[in-house]
Amino acid sequence: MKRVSLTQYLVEEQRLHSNIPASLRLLIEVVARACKTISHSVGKGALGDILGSANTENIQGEVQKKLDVISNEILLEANEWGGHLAAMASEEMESIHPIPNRYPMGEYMLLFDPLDGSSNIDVNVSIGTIFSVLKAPEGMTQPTEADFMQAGSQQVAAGYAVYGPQTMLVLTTGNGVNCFTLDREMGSWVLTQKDMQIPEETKEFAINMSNQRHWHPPVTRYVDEMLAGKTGPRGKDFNMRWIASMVADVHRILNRGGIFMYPADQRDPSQPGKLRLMYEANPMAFIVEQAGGAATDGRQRILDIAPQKLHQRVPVFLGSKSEVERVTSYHQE
Ligand SMILES: O=P(O)(O)OC[C@H]1O[C@](O)(COP(=O)(O)O)[C@@H](O)[C@@H]1O
Repeated sequence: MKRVSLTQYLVEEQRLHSNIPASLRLLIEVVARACKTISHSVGKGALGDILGSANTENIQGEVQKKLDVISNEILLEANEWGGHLAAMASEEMESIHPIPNRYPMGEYMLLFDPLDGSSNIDVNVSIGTIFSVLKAPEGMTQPTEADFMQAGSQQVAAGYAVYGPQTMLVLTTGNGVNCFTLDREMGSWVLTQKDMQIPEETKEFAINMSNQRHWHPPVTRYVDEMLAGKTGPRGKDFNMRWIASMVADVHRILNRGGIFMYPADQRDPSQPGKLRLMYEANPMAFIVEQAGGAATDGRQRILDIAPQKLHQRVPVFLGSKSEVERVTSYHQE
């Protein structure tokens, strides 16, 4: 089989589609290179002194792992100087990171969750990096947080790297979803899955069941109906999978269908769900929709949500279209 590298794929995409200018292509390549560096650190584990706590807290009040901090720095350093970006924002940083004056300012803004699934780092379970690219507003001279307040439908690219038994990069620029596998010997990303499509027929769901007693009635109803199995209203048995790394759970769903849920619950109305709109929900929703699936917050399409703040949290339901539509319709009854 002819090997197609990420670079070749992007150059060919650029020829085919007017929505991929050279600067966006180069920016994606830099992000992919940073993910390669993170993958290398992840692979070292205890040998690279990357495990354990950094003894600091992020803006969400969560204790940062060493690898959260390392991955954030790798992404910032790799993307600062290329001239493609005006600013960056990270789940791990309180405020935005404008490109320093010593570098040229570009026309894009990059958002990322540098290391998703942090609770899995120290136990050698799949983790990942999620990113989203927005266009900087016309005429912007000094980027502010307000410039990032664009709905997910405005994303020009999104992707994730999953650091598992293989390291993979899943990418969309709005022309479908493609997956690249890192050839560790050659150090290059090779196209291994073209035009990924989420299977519609599914018997799998992913949710943290330990929160069941806190759920709102539509989520309880939806999950109860699946748990009822063959003799229940769904007429079939379902299986449950929960890796507790969104990247890995979404990657499974992209490949074999299913639904991923992180709902809001009755504990704290000021915290609707756990996942962040700008770093997790939007990029994953873009990918999932491009692969023929759906993504809502239980009421509306995630990509239509008008963000209010950088670190906003939202409930997330995404995956096989008919399942997401079903649980969304239960919220409307
Ligand atoms: O601890 P829980 O409830 O299983 O949550 C797991 C979820 O939290 C996340 O790890 C996000 O949190 P982090 O950004 O702190 O890693 C998701 O990847 C995952 O789906």
